[in-house]
Amino acid sequence: MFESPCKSINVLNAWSESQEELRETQPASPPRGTGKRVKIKKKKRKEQQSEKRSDSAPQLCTDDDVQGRKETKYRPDEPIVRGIFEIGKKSHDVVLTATRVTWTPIQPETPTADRDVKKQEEYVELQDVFAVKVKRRRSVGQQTGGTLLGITLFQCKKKGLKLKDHAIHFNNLSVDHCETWFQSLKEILSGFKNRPKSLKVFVNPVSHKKEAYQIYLDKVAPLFKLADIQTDVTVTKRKGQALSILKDCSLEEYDGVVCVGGDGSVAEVAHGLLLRAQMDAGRDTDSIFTPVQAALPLGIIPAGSTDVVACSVHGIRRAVTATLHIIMGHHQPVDVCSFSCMGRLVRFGFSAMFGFGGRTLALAERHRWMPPSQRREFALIKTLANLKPEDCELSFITSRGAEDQTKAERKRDGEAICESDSWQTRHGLYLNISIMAIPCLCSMAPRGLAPNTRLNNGSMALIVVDNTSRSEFIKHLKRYGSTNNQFGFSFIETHTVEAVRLRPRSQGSWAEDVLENDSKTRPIISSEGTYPWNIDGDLLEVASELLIRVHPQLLTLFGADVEEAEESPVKCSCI
Ligand SMILES: Nc1ncnc2c1ncn2[C@@H]1O[C@H](COP(=O)(O)OP(=O)(O)OP(=O)(O)O)[C@@H](O)[C@H]1O
Repeated sequence: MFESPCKSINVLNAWSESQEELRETQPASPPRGTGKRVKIKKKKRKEQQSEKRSDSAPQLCTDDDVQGRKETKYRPDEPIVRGIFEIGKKSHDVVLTATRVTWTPIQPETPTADRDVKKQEEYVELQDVFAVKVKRRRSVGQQTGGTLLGITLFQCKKKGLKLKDHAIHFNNLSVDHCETWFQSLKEILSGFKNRPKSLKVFVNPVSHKKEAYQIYLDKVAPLFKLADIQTDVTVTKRKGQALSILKDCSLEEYDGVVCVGGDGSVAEVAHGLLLRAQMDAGRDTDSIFTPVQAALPLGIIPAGSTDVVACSVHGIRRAVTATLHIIMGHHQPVDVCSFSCMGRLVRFGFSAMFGFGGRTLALAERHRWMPPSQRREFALIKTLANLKPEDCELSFITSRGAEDQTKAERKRDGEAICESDSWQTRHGLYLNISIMAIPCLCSMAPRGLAPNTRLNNGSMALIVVDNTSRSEFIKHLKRYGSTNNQFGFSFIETHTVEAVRLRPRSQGSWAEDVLENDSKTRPIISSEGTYPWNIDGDLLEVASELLIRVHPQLLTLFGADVEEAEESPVKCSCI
């Protein structure tokens, strides 16, 4: 039941979701057939007996005590409620404190009983619990009422980087008893401030294998429902729709934004959130400005082909893990890059590639009619076959550490960054230049395309691949899939930087490459005098110099800091 929440949802169908429904104790209509009826009568008697038993269960707090709990500060180990529940067919003494629920089996007294019971004590930390539900038995098709069975806690369990949902059933047929427990637990759970109650969700139905909406319906929506999270879902109809919605909609009613899709969709939503924050703060995006942080955290449900952003904050490409990070309110601040051309903001993003990375994407985009993996392999092979270096002027400012960076940014708010004298500039022929603010973990590169940066270290990795032979370049590409140092070549240099400026020196050459031997199809990209950049998997055509700056912790993602992807490494079959 763990990775797939289907089972828990079947159980959920049999539960009432409010206290009002909890009071309705309409018995399920007995099925026809005398034998079964006798069984039901017996069961009813058993339930009544058990109800009597549970009524007399020891309670440390009266109802009044429980109601007054809001004002009372409990010590972490102070019992709030105590009672008897059946767990796994055995009676247990269950204690609720402000931090955990502990249960121990009730056993006949023996000289060693105390020691034995201690051994069998189990507990769940409430910080790991994301939902409490009233459990009822209902007949097929019955929507409300049903026989009360007890309460169920939903726990978020961690196994490696994987998060799973796990149900713990506490059975007791007493309405009052369950109500007290339900309310007490609800109250504690509602105190976890980072957990969202309302989310704006964008689903890209055309991501990768066009499965994003189904993934949302099957794996994500049921867990959001379980956690009582309200959702406002937009299934996008075109590229750019999420961005225009985010620019205009009222964000106050949400506690977070969720994107179900691949890296392109994530980049669009992240850009939208950040652009909106700049608009709200009155920043002039037609200048070199200091951006403000996004107002809401962003959750990413991976449904693309590579999912490097999701992989970098979850270490794993699993919808349930990603959903539980959102539900539990795990916040991970991340650094973001801004891309500016001629003093104007082009967009916000996480990573950029120029040269081989840009050309490959441009070629793949021109062959969109091919299935995704085929067009990627085709573009990779063809770009490798036509491998040529870019003649560029590359400038960068070495990072002075996140704290200094923030101070420096504040100081030069409004000033042109290029006036700084800390720029190092060089001219040369480069096969590829990557600039990455996050490690970009993925199954092709489990340690990341940029293992030398962290999610929020306030700097970017600049990876410069000088001109070299095709075979040496392929050796370097192959190293991404292994644990070997992919940068251990004399033709590669890496820097930790806070800003990069890249100016290509020969104009208009790339489009001819892309069009080579392909005169039958009309060019999709009209690219006279522009250069292809791969920005988070999206093709960006830039006519002149591009300025890339890092902005420490500008965006908060739902997730965690991850060292290495737990994905089984995928080797590229074509090199
Ligand atoms: N309804 C739509 N029709 C066409 N394009 C869309 C639609 N909705 C969103 N898009 C755009 O599709 C682009 C690609 O989507 P996405 O990145 O989710 O999938 P992918 O390319 O398969 O995955 P990955 O980037 O991980 O390889 C995004 O730039 C997004 O803006």
